[in-house]
Amino acid sequence: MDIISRLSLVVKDCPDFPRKGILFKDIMPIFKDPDLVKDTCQTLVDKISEIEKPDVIVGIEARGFLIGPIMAQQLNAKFVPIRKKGKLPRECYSVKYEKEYGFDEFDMQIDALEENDKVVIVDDLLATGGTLEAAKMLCDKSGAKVIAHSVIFELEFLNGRDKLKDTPVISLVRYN
Ligand SMILES: O=P(O)(O)OC[C@H]1O[C@H](OP(=O)(O)OP(=O)(O)O)[C@H](O)[C@@H]1O
Ligand SMILES: Nc1ncnc2[nH]cnc12
Repeated sequence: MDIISRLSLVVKDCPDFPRKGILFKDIMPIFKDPDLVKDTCQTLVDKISEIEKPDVIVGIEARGFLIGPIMAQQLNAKFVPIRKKGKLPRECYSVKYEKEYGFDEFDMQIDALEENDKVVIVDDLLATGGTLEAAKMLCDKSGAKVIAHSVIFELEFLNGRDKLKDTPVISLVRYN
């Protein structure tokens, strides 16, 4: 079975979570299948490699942390975290943003990236694009170059790509 079908089979739709009117995609069952985790990361890594080899994978809390470090290992790249406000010690760049079901704020340490680092931003899912747009803003503040965004799932009907139009977006399973 191909990777898209294998992923589609395990993801669970959760209506009205975390708020009424949101159809939440629960991706956690992926992580009960080690082969599926490995193959998902390898498929994303292969697509990234077709663009350019990155120096750094920037992973977004929380679910970007589940695949980002694995992908960084597969690419022999560094891993850098973006965390929710107040979780990282030392001086940080910060950005407020809006996502599908609320507002939030991100931090990234100011010495995490170097100028001209080639970066791929990794998360589990693209919805409205507010999260990835904010993550790119933090990378831009460091002078790094974001060469792609990489997600497993994309909710195409929310048009998140419109916010990310200058940067390629890699996604495997698209819902419309
Ligand atoms: O495209 P957007 O509309 O911005 O939404 C996408 C983001 O929403 C979810 O994270 P969430 O903020 O729920 O964080 P969590 O994983 O820490 O719970 C998801 O993991 C993405 O990071
Ligand atoms: N509908 C959704 N399901 C899972 N994660 C999300 N992040 C933003 N929207 C989401």
